[in-house]
Amino acid sequence: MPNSVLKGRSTRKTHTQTQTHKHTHKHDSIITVCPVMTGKPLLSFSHHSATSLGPLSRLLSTSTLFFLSSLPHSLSLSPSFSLSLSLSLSLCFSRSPVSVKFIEVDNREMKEKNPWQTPVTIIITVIGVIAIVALVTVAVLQNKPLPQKYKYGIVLDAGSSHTALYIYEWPAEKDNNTGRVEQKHSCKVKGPGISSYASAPVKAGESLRVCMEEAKQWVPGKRHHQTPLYLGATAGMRLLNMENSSASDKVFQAVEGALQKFPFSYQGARILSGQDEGAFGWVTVNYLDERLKQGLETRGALDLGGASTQISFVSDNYDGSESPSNSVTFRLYGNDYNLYTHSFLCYGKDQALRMTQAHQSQAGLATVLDPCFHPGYTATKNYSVLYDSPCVSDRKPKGAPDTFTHIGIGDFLQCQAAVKSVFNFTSCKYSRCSFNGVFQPLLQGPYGAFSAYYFVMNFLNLTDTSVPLEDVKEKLKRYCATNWDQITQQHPGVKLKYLAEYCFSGTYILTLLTEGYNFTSESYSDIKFIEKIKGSDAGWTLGYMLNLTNMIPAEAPDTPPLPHVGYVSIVSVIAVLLFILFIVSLRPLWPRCSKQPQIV
Ligand SMILES: Nc1ccn([C@@H]2O[C@H](COP(=O)(O)OP(=O)(O)OP(=O)(O)O)[C@@H](O)[C@H]2O)c(=O)n1
Repeated sequence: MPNSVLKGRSTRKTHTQTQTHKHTHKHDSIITVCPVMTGKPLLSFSHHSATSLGPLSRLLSTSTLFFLSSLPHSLSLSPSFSLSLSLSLSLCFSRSPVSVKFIEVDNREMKEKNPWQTPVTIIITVIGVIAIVALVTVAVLQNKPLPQKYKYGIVLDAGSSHTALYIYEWPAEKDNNTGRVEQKHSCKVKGPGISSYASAPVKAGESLRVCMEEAKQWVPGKRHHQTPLYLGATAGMRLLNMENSSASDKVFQAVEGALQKFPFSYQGARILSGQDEGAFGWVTVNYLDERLKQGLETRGALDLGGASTQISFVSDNYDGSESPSNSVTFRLYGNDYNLYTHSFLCYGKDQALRMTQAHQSQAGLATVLDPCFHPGYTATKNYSVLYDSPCVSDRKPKGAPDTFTHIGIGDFLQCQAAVKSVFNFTSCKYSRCSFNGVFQPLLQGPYGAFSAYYFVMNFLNLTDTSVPLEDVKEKLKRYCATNWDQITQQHPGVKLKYLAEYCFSGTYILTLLTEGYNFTSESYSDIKFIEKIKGSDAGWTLGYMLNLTNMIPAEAPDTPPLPHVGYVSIVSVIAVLLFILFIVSLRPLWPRCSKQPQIV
């Protein structure tokens, strides 16, 4: 019927079935499923110009479209569905969903009978729709979060083996800087740690320049002056300070001079105590894990550096009364923590290697056979270099030649015995000790092991602590027995110094954990070797900055009753419900869409 028009009759259907009217008129076509006094949902597909509708219909159509488009993203409907819904509403509230022609023909007659187009109804409709649209608009716009701005902090970790720069960022608009702090960037300084520049201190300052220039690029220019810059030096500088305090002062002066040339807010350089290093490492791990904020059981921190190693954990049977020097107390987010922490100077991986080799070379011979180095490994080394550290300087054999030939034999069990010799288990004046007469409470809870613990175990493919300890030892035994040529061929990209030492390092780590700290085959699986947590490096630097900037409150901060998204969603849902309620309340005024179509 290409030219026919379907026309509705005003007879009302008494049953509740939904009527479908189909209309084809030149270019206009409408297929509308309109609820006939049933309250069933509207569904329509229409190709119809809104201008061809009545004034109320146009108003409803426009208002509905505006209302739907003002919904937040999470609630928004597709544009086509919104258009359809709005046109359907308008059509149903007009006197006929059928055709323009039909509307025009029927208009006069319906106007007299239908109270729908009375001025009062129109005003109520307009006010209702405007109120709902206003409610949602206010919810979305007025409570809209401001564009995110950040604050920054820079910490330089001046370690014994190298220096690293970390840039942290956190949301600027949070009160008292309580927003979550994340690592934005890190930069590894080229060359050795600053303590190695004792004979040329100026170079210590110069070595930091490249990373500091990088920091200038990473921190937005307008934030430079308010960005705090800290330098913390650890065991390398502790040792230099013990050995030669004026040399350590000169290194610090050079470093300070270099750092003050940059536009950041320089907050000073200092040597961290071993206790600080351990405690701030623990804070970092538990802050990044969000265990502090949520008041959850904390994770112990195991940190292995080049010159010192730290163990820090909370234990139920440690209240600080036994060996108070190992106790650090914190009140964070409303919770009290009594932390056990100890730093073993000289038990970082590089100094422990020196101590082990010092033990092996006590005879002062020209050849030293080393079970901790691979078979086939051979190198000429200098006695004075080996003994040039306060950790071993008093043990230098008298009458030894200048150099010795260092020969690897790759025997894990012998290596383990040599490593054990650097620990003293003979005396303990406390209820229990780790080693060297140092008190240690019973181990408790999960542990995160980072820095060299991770570098070494990751290289050796031994980070999975669910693997039984005996199997780990067996793998390491095979690795140590592998010929040096084969090792270098298998790992062409790895620095030879690191590569040569991984057999020793793995053996040292297992010995330190099991013999030193008393981890058993069972509790070994409580350890997790970690490099980063949620993108931030595990280490003392973040905890240090959080402490100095007071970014962890002692008391739990008040939180708003609802986050922004929750607030907008609730208001939007209420608005939609009001809208539905409003439409339903106008039920007596609903037009009857059940006219029988007639062919004209
Ligand atoms: N891929 C890597 C990188 C580093 N290392 C070793 O890891 C140790 C460095 O650990 P780190 O935490 O950086 O120590 P420092 O800060 O330099 O030392 P400390 O804290 O004792 O001052 C060094 O022994 C280095 O040889 C490694 O074995 N493999």
